[in-house]
Formats: sequence, structure tokens, C-alpha cells
Amino acid sequence: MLRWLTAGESHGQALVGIIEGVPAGVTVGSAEIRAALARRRLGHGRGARMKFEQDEVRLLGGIRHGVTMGSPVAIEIGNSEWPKWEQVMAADPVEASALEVDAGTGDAREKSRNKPLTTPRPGHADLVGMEKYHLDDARPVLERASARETATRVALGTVAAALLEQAAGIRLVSHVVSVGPVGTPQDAPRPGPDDVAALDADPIRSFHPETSTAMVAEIDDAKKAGDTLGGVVEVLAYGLPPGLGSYVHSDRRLDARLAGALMGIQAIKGVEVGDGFRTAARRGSVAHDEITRDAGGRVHRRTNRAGGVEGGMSNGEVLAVRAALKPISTVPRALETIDVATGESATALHQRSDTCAAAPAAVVAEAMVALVLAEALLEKFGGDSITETARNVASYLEAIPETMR
Ligand SMILES: Cc1cc2nc3c(=O)[nH]c(=O)nc-3n(C[C@H](O)[C@H](O)[C@H](O)COP(=O)(O)O)c2cc1C
Ligand SMILES: C=C(O[C@@H]1CC(C(=O)O)=C[C@@H](OP(=O)(O)O)[C@H]1O)C(=O)O
Repeated sequence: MLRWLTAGESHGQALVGIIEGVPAGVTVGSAEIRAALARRRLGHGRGARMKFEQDEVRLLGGIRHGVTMGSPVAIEIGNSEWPKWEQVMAADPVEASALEVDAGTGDAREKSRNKPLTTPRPGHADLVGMEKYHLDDARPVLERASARETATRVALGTVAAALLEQAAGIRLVSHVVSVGPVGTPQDAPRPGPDDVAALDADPIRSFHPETSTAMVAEIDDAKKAGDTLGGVVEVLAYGLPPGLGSYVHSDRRLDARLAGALMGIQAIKGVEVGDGFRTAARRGSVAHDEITRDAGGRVHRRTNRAGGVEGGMSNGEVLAVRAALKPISTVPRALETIDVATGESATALHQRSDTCAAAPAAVVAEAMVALVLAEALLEKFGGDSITETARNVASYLEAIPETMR
């Protein structure tokens, strides 16, 4: 069983993630985790914070000399901006004078950071969070509702991705399909697992150069107008064996688990497996993927409209899932809200913010898919060491009759 958990606040000292159930023998270390975290910081439309903040990775347990030991893997991501927030986000009580906004001593900026946030942003967790947890300040809400937490998921996803590749040769790639109204043409080529460097080099993680240019222009335009944008991201997984997940019960369906994991990312409002909503508009004769043999005699689907999942199970084709991201809710031209301190009408709080988070959201979506697939892979194949898992995958594939593969 693979399970994981994260903790930590956006402006806290550090984020922490633990993943338990990783077999021994997976080669992974801080270099890979740092590289994945760097990819999550990329993307045109990211705000100022991404430029000056560093992710400081420390592996606290579960990995020795670059190889997992079978014990829980614990990862800390330190926040290099912590000294500025040390008093505001201190775990233990601090002297009131250290937090008084107008005390006139110490770091005035840190003190202003402690001002109660009472004008909740429409579209963020602020207002409902204050109602639910009986708070008169949005600070404790936004600290955890913030997508800063996705750094931990990307770190844990890196461990899951290493497991998938080393046990079964599964490789993942993520890209941005649309930004606001600017979409990649339907027939544009999709990236393969060897295209990751090209995607990392693109300003918006697009695989289509003309669309990328238009996406960047759209983001610049929205930013100039004091506005924000959403988009659609896609994750592709290559090399999946058939049979991950199951049709036998709703919560074992791979598509249901992927959808839940993707919807669990901040600001994701829709998920599509394969052609999803587009399939609903087709007739059956052109909606499904005919089963045939390729030139090499291997069974495959002529098309992949299903996105690699049939009956809640991976079918051996490329897995393709998309997630729709709503526009950033901290809108610079500030939306109407109320001041919860007075009950009067106000404009929503606005500090620095991302204009569009599509590129990092793609990397986060890839991590979530890796975590779901790793869990499904271990569920089917087990193994306390990666060699045991790999052996189980190989013998399962060999046991599928020739007439079916
Ligand atoms: C990678 C990423 C970065 C984000 N950056 C911001 C941001 O800078 N400002 C903001 O208001 N929301 C940002 N968001 C979105 C908020 O986290 C999200 O709107 C908030 O959690 C409310 O969305 P929900 O209703 O889906 O929970 C970001 C989301 C992601 C995935
Ligand atoms: C810090 C990250 O994203 C943050 C996610 C976020 C939000 O509301 O979700 C708001 C912004 O933080 P702040 O309000 O402090 O500028 C983003 O920078 C990150 O992705 O590492």
C-alpha cells in the first residue's frame, strides 16, 4: 500500500511530505527532486515570489546513498523567505510588540504582514475558511489553501515517478494545452517522454511553438489589464501495462482515482479522460478505439480516444488525462467583496500574485498522476524491493496469452 501526506504553510518555515510503502531499491535523490521542483517554478505568468524564493530540499528519511530503503521517505522543503515571516508565522506565542503593525521598531514590513486580512478574495478559500474555522483573519486559511503546498506533492511525485520507471518502464510527461481562450490545435502532435527538455525550455510548457507565442501574448495582455487567466493541462503516461485499476468497484476504477487526484489540485475545476467531453458529442462508430494488430503483430487500438482507460483499467495504450484550471483568484483589479471586520462592501485583498499558473499546474498534475499510478501498480504487483515489483510486472505480462497481446 502506498500512502502519503503533506504538512506546512505557504509562508511557514518549511513544507514536509512523507510517502510510505515505497519498495526498497528505487534510485532517487535530492538532485531529481530539486530538478522537479525547479520545473514547477517555471512558466510565463508566475508572480514575483517565484523569482526570489528558493526550495531548499532536505531528505530526512527513507533514502540512503541515493536508494530507497523500504522505510517511509520524508522530504522537507525549506522556505528561503522564512526569516521575513519568522514572527508572523511563529509556531510558539510571540511578544505582542513583535507583531504590532505600528510599533515603530524592528522590521516594519514583517509587522505589516501580520495585519489581519479581512477582505476575502472571491474564488479563493478565504471567506468560507474563516466561516468554517471561526477565524476573523484570512491568514491561517490562505496559508494552507495556497498552492505552495503543491511543491511537496511534486517532491513526492518524483519518488513515485522513479518507482514507475524502474519497475515497469512507465514514463510521464505533462504540457499546457490551453491558456484562457488560446488552445493548441486538436491535431497538433503530442509530446513523448523524450520531449521533457523541450517542454521545460518553452515559456509556457506548450509543445506547439505558434500556440506558445499566442499563450504568452495572452498572459501579457491579461496582466496589463490587471486580470488573470486559467487553462487546460494534459498528462500523458507512456508504457503502462494493461490492468491497473479495476471495473469491479467504483473506488477501484483508475479513471475515478485519477479524476479525484487531479481535482484535488488547487483551482482545478474539471477533468477529462481521453477525449472526455468531446466523445459525448460523437456517434459510437467514431467514439471507440477499434482493436487490431500492428505491423509487428501486437494487439493495439487503432485510435486512442479513450485515453488509455477502458472499464476503469489501463488498457496498455498511452494514458491521457486533462485538467481545467480556473483563473487565479487574486485578481489585481480586485473584485467586489465584503470587509468581514465591518460587514461593509470592499474590494478584495490583493498583493503580488501569479497571473496564470498553467505551466506549474501541469507539473503538479504530472506528480498527482504519478502518485495514483504508483499506488495502482503496487496494488497489482506488490513487491518489497523494486526488483521484486519488476519481476512481478514481467511475469504478469508474459502470462497474457499470445492471442491477446
Ligand atoms: C500552481 C498554482 C499556483 C497558484 N498561484 C496562485 C496565486 O498566485 N494566487 C492565487 O490567488 N491563487 C493561486 N492559485 C490558485 C489557488 O491556490 C486557488 O485558487 C485556491 O486554492 C482556490 O481554488 P479552489 O476553489 O479550487 O480551492 C494557484 C494554483 C496553482 C495550482
Ligand atoms: C508560493 C507558491 O505559489 C503561491 C500560490 C498562491 C495561492 O494562493 O495558491 C499564492 C501565491 O503566494 P503569495 O500570495 O505568497 O505570493 C503564489 O506565489 C508556489 O507555487 O510555490
